[in-house]
Amino acid sequence: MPDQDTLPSPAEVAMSDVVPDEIARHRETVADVLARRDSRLLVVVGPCSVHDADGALEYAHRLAEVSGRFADDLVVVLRAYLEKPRTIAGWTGLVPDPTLDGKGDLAAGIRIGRRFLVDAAATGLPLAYEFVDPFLAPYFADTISWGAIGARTVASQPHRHLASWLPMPVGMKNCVSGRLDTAVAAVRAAALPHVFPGAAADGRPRIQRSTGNPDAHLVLRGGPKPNHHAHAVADALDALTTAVLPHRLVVDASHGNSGKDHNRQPMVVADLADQISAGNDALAGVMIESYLADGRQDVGSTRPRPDLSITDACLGWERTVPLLESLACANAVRRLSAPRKAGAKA
Ligand SMILES: O=C[C@H](O)[C@H](O)COP(=O)(O)O
Ligand SMILES: C=C(OP(=O)(O)O)C(=O)O
Repeated sequence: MPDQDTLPSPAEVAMSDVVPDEIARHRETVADVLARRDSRLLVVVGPCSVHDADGALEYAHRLAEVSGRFADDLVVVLRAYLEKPRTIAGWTGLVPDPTLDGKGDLAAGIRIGRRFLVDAAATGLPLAYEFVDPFLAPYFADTISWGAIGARTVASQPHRHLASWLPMPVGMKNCVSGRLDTAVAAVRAAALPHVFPGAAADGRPRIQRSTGNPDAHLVLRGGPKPNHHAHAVADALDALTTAVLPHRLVVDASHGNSGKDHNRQPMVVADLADQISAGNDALAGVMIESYLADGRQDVGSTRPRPDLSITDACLGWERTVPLLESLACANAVRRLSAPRKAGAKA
């Protein structure tokens, strides 16, 4: 007799309405962009966290509509983050805490989260997800086209093992301290095969044997100092050269690169657009924290607004679209001025 704290197995919450072929196509596109076989720019954009599924779906529909305008230059991926890593403590995301009050109804969170991901995938957008708790990955991974291992978990062996098993490109973020070497080591570790404990679709514990993730890559998210400037990007490329890793980078305009001030994200994006239009082909992707309304709110006793972030402050929708435009223009300049590479797809 299951007690009230029993969780469903991944198979029990899986729904048939996610289209595996479409997700496989998205993953291949993302991998092609990262490997520069596709000359477009990856843009991972969306809320810091999803706290209201309807609000986030409204955002997803707007993004899906607008992303069509930039299809020659951008591969737009929706941040669909349902777990939050905390420096010390705080709300840990819609899946661990769907009622936003610390009750921790994970069983409901898993079902609500899964429903959200399936609905968001139905917009046609590829989805991005930070895998915070490796235990939860089998519930959601089949819907995800770009994964992240965050700044607070990038040193963790279970997360590196997970990344080596995940069937999508995974970005390794530099540490909160700004150190790059831990993330570079994580990229190398994720590329290798590993054997580690996991769970089968029916929830039974099993031995996972990964083959290694060929598309793991570095994400620059800044630290106490930003690392988006051209000289920091050059340092990161040197670190990749030393580690005999391909030159491919995603740069996060938020977090340490904006000092967690959403108003600074446009400045960071402008700097990245300059580097892209100047022809830096290693800059394969940009991340932006954006939501319907500009800013953030604290969660109090009243129900939070559905359109405003309850974690990091986000750029509002009206301020986001011009950033997508500027990145698309910058990429068009890079694309049209670069000699066409052998094996290129777009
Ligand atoms: O992206 C969101 C936050 O930056 C991350 O979850 C850490 O938040 P905290 O430092 O407020 O705990
Ligand atoms: C927590 C996040 O980022 P980081 O790991 O860079 O702090 C995030 O992208 O939501």
